[in-house]
Amino acid sequence: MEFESIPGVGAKTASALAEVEGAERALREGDVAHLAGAPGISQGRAARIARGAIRREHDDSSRLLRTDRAREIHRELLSLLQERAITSYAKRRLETFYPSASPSRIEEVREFAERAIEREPDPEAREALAGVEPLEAARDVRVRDRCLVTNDAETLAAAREAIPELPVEVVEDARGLAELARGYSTVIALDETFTGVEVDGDVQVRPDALADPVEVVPERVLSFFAANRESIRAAVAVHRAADMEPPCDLRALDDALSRLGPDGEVRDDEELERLSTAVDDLDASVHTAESVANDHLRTAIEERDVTIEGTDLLSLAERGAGIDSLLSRELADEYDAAVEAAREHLIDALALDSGESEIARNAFPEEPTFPVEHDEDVVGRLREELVAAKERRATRGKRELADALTELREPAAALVRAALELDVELAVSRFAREFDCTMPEFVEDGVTIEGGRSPLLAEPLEVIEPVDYSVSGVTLLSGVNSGGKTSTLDLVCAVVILAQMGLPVPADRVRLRRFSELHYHAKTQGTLDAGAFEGTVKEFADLAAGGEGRLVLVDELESITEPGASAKIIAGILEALGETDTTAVFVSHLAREIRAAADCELAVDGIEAVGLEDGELVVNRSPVKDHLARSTPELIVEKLAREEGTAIYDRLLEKFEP
Ligand SMILES: Nc1ncnc2c1ncn2[C@@H]1O[C@H](COP(=O)(O)OP(=O)(O)OP(=O)(O)O)[C@@H](O)[C@H]1O
Repeated sequence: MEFESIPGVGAKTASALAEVEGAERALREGDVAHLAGAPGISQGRAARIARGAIRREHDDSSRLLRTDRAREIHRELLSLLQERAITSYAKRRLETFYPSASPSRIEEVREFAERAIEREPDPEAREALAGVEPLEAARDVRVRDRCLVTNDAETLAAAREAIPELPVEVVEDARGLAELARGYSTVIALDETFTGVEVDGDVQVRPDALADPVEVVPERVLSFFAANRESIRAAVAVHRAADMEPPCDLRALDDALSRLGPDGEVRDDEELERLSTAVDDLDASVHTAESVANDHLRTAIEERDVTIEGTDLLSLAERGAGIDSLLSRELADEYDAAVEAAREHLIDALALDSGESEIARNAFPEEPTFPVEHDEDVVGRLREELVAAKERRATRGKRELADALTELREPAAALVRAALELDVELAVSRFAREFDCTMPEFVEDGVTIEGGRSPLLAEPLEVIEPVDYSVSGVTLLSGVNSGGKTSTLDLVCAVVILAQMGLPVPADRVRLRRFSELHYHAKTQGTLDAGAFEGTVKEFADLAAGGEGRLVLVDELESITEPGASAKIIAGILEALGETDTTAVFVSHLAREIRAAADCELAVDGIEAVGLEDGELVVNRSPVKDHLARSTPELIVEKLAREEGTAIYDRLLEKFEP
């Protein structure tokens, strides 16, 4: 893949990506965590690269979010989605969903989202997801009991490349081979020329060994599974809990993993355990066996009256020796019994098999001595035999397990990926369920929201009043203080962003056009100085100059300067925007004045107060179409006129009449 053709990817990033195995798959699947494995690439940068790859695929150069407030709302929505994901993989992956104007990109995510919202966020699956992490490469494996051997430079280089875990030695002849066979428990010769060379030890001539690394280093695949065991197990649990179709037989995978120890060793092999324990306990058991024999013999001697012939006594006295012949004559049976007890003890304690027992029996001499002493040479031979058998067994066990696991490597990777993807789906599903979302419909014009609940309001969900609002063309939105005007703009903005990300929206029903740009200007704090005012006017003049299919949301632009001038400027901007293909909502307390200053008919919607309750205004949060809402001061004067009945209030009230 040409990484540099991804928007935003230069030569340096492209070469970093080239170092990542499976970068193309990761780009295709939006696997941000995997891309962040490239040298010098942060998670945030990886998400931008993944978005760039998606844009390239859809030929999408759209840039929907055009203002700080629009970007801020996008970030808040993303956080709400991310809070509902368990794995950091899913949190990053959600960042690849961006608001777009590209129909094919939106459609692609919609297909994903439609699947996602069908997912039941099962608590058991969520719990299991906590243990799932993207798979790591195998830890560095170094094998020291085997080596590869060649006498050819080319094979040497190929061997180092194909099997870096093993030492590769160069030898010329049988003598060199024999030397290596003494140092390593297995020597694998890679050249045909070694065929028929007779040396002691385990020397295998296998010219095809490099083609079958699993056979030569089963540790490679075992180490991969050991490093990822917990994550794979958690992914198995996720599949079971969420009733997902697995890519392999989960029981076979479970079984194979249960035979693998945390350091890549084979577990639950009784024969291997027997041999390991025998090697570990050999010295101690030999000593105990010796004591068994000596205790036995001592007791026998203590219990016996021995008649010593004069010649024996003489020989004992003269040479200080000869006790052995005395023993053999007088206590031969007891000695045999004592040595037999020692042999039995050794064989039993180490659970030796018949071949090993035969060696073990020779560890105690037939010739009577007291005290009984073991033969160190024989014990040494027994140790060698046990160690060799243990290594053979361990290698065989590793090969068998590695064979079973090699076939499961791809399915296990797919299993983990599917579990992580499920987390992405569950985050979307939870968001959709908690905010009662639906999939929006795309239409030709405007935005129509029925029963919209802004996810950005701080209020608990149950007290949020559903809002209906429909806009097409250019509209002013009037209303009482704290009636919910800003919240309505936020709702429209959030709905448009989610819809154009391809995601479900928090409303009973939404129809909207696919906007090309979203401009949301938040309320300015206080009057602007001359420079800032000039900048703002220019910005709006540019906006009015053109562009197809934009959505413009503006909150109380009047605060930029004094009310009289503001009304004139807003009226002019609205007139100009009305002549373009723009959908716009301008929230303003000066709707009446703006309308008066405009040369054309301007639509005005209003958030109405429906009454006063305990001194608080009760409002209908859904703007009423073509209705200039009365302002809070007007409502208060009206209340005073009603309650006080004084002429002055009637006079004030008259001033509010159009
Ligand atoms: N749909 C709603 N459901 C419940 N509470 C709402 C809703 N909309 C707004 N509110 C509440 O009303 C408060 C004021 O809303 P908002 O700031 O949108 O009003 P406003 O009309 O823009 O006010 P102002 O004229 O002072 O700028 C919000 O902080 C929220 O507590």
